Amino acid sequence: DTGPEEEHCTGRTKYDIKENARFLLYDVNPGEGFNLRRDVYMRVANLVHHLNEREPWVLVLPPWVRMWHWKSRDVDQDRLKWSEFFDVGSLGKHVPVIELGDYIKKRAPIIDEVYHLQGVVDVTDWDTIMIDRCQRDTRFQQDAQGKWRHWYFGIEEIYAEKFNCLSFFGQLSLMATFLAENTTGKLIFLPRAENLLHGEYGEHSSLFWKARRSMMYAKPLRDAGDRFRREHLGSDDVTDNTVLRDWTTVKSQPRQAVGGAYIAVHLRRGDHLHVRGRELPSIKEAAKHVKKLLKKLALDKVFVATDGTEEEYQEFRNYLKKHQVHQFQPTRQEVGIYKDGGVAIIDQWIACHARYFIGSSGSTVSFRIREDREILGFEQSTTFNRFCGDEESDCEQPAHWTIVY
Ligand SMILES: C[C@@H]1O[C@H](OP(=O)(O)OP(=O)(O)OC[C@H]2O[C@@H](n3cnc4c(=O)[nH]c(N)nc43)[C@H](O)[C@@H]2O)[C@@H](O)[C@H](O)[C@@H]1O
Repeated sequence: DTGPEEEHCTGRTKYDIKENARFLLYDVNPGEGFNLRRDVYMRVANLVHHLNEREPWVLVLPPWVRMWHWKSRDVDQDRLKWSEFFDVGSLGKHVPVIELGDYIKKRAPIIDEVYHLQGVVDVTDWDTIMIDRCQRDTRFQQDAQGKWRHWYFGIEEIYAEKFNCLSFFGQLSLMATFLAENTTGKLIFLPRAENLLHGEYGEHSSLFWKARRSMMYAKPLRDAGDRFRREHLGSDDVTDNTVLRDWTTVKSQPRQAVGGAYIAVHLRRGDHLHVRGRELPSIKEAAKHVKKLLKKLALDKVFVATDGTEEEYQEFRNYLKKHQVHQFQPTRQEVGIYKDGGVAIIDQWIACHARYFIGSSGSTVSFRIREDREILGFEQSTTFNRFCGDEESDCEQPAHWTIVY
């Protein structure tokens, strides 16, 4: 039962969606940003992996709706497909996936069962899963015909037949058992999927890293990043020893990546300054630190990934006048093509190829860059670094999330 819906996957990566397959759609708390959502994807993908140990299930990719951080008002960023940002064929090599838009082109836009996930009140209740009273307003409403209406990513024809709140605190395998044994619908929807946790050994398991490695960025974004590396930073994969092999065949990776002759910094500003201000440096202190690093590493180039303002970037450059400071600055036309989400990925892609990376405390943008560097095979001392706040006395450096194959 493969149809035109799967055509965006190349022949090499095309997977079958079995006739009897069931489908799992999910959503995340609306306030969460792009890179936290990527983490939730990994949890859901591994839930689908567990489900497939019993019967065929397919993960339905929820469209990307405009996020608060996507500030380009002149660009249409509503209901974007995953293929804008990721190589969907590669995702499909870990678990079968289909974009929601493609799903409803062929099948009825009916969700059979909704399980609105919520945490448990008593956090000592590990291994809890039960249909429960809803703890808060879920914004699901039943109409006169008994259909459950909701925003559903802005796709009006979708409705659900059944709705429940589900309290959950436990392993992914517990959720898989529940779905396999207590549900029968063709399409199941799990809103608030951030309530799922990573599986058995969490971030330290090969399953986590399989899901992570399958999240290859879309080729046009990688190409744009590679072009910038070549043209502005003199960096290419052969010289830098960062040639990426097909992740499905890689069983280990010696830490031999050299990286381009530049330091990459991720300077998270904007709303993070309010939430984690104490742990973020002033621009001046960040620049002072980078100056020291450049000297220590005998480098001259800096690549800056940031959501900061143009003023903040110029201030940073001014402190580093004697050095080459670069930023990926897309034209309006390029923003239209890549979207704000794609521009952030291009920044991440350039940053993860640097000889040395230093990120911002607590930002999932920095986390994802570090994971990419683990995948590329960098020495951990060049990766697990962060800026300290100017007044921070105990500036703990990021824990090493070591890749597992
Ligand atoms: C304060 C909290 O921060 C959490 O953000 P955090 O983990 O950094 O990471 P994200 O969840 O991805 O949200 C931050 C967003 O800001 C933009 N952004 C941040 N850094 C860069 C950069 O270097 N380059 C570009 N081009 N864009 C950047 C980008 O759109 C990114 O998805 C959020 O998930 C929470 O919702 C909350 O806002």
